[in-house]
Amino acid sequence: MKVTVVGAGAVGATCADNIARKELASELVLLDIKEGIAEGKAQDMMQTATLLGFDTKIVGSTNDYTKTAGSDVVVITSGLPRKPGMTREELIGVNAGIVRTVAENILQHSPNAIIIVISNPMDTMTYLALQSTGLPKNRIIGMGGTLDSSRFKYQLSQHLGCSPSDLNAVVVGGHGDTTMIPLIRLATWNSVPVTNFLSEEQQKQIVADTMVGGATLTKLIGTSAWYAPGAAGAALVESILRDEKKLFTCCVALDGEYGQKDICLGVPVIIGKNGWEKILDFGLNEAEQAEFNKSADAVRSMNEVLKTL
Ligand SMILES: NC(=O)C1=CN([C@@H]2O[C@H](COP(=O)(O)OP(=O)(O)OC[C@H]3O[C@@H](n4cnc5c(N)ncnc54)[C@H](O)[C@@H]3O)[C@@H](O)[C@H]2O)C=CC1
Ligand SMILES: O=C([O-])CC(=O)C(=O)O
Repeated sequence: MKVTVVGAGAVGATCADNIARKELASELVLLDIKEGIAEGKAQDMMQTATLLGFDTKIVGSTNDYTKTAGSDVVVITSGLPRKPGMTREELIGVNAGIVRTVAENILQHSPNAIIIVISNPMDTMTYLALQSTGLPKNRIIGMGGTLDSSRFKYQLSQHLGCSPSDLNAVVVGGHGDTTMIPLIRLATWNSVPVTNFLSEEQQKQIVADTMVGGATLTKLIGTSAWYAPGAAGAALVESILRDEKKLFTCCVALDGEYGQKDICLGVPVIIGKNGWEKILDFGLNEAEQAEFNKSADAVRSMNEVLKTL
């Protein structure tokens, strides 16, 4: 199996590192527009092969898409990250041009690939990738809710004093500071609702901290996070290449599901060898559905901005 990661920056390199360590692909191409960076990081990672015990062949490329030809999965991480104080949405002007060009190049050399979009603002970049490639909707997956759900479990584990692995919790909706919806009502600790163990105040705090998870890290680090984003991207690659059929929240094209259409938004999906294979209906209550609709309105207005660029 062959995987390409576009963008050899913090997220792209971390994602590639996870893919190599797990031996998910026999060939892994790391591509960047900046001269030398992808080749350098590919060589650096290859020099960990004997230390970490993997056999994946990692190749670097400075914008030469012929090297990516025939990829089964492509992860797009190219684009600017935000700085402290910025929103993800402010990146649209620069990143839309990058994602459109990259998606078109990928399509030309890997027409059968499944594409995972990570670049921000991710919901709109996923919609853009779908529009600009015209690929079947199941082969375009935006990564945001997978990361946000992992952060939600982290926040819950801190309050419950438990292992995050014992928790089931998902974040749906957009991947924005105000558009994501941590579904605390449905979160469980070994099958028991977490709401049984948390005060109203704690629940509100957990939801609020989850929603600004990315912004909090951006403020601390000075640029946005990469360890969990890279690992989340690799987890989706793993579920596709191993046909695991795991359930993740991903940004996918909706056609009436969750009451929305002509939009890409985060919902629970099964990820397998065909990309996203099925959307699960989690039965949102009235308040949650209202939040989901509000989130869709915000993402839709960002999608409208694409027409002006
Ligand atoms: N969806 C999510 O959950 C997350 C999304 N992100 C987003 O991922 C993107 C990347 O973040 P970082 O890796 O931290 O940034 P970074 O600045 O470390 O890396 C971005 C890389 O993209 C490259 N690049 C720019 N234009 C390109 C092009 N046309 N073709 C190929 N490569 C190109 C740059 O040279 C750079 O090496 C950002 O937009 C960030 O906001 C980051 C974390 C989580
Ligand atoms: O916060 C950001 O800008 C990057 C991102 O999407 C995340 O880490 O969730």
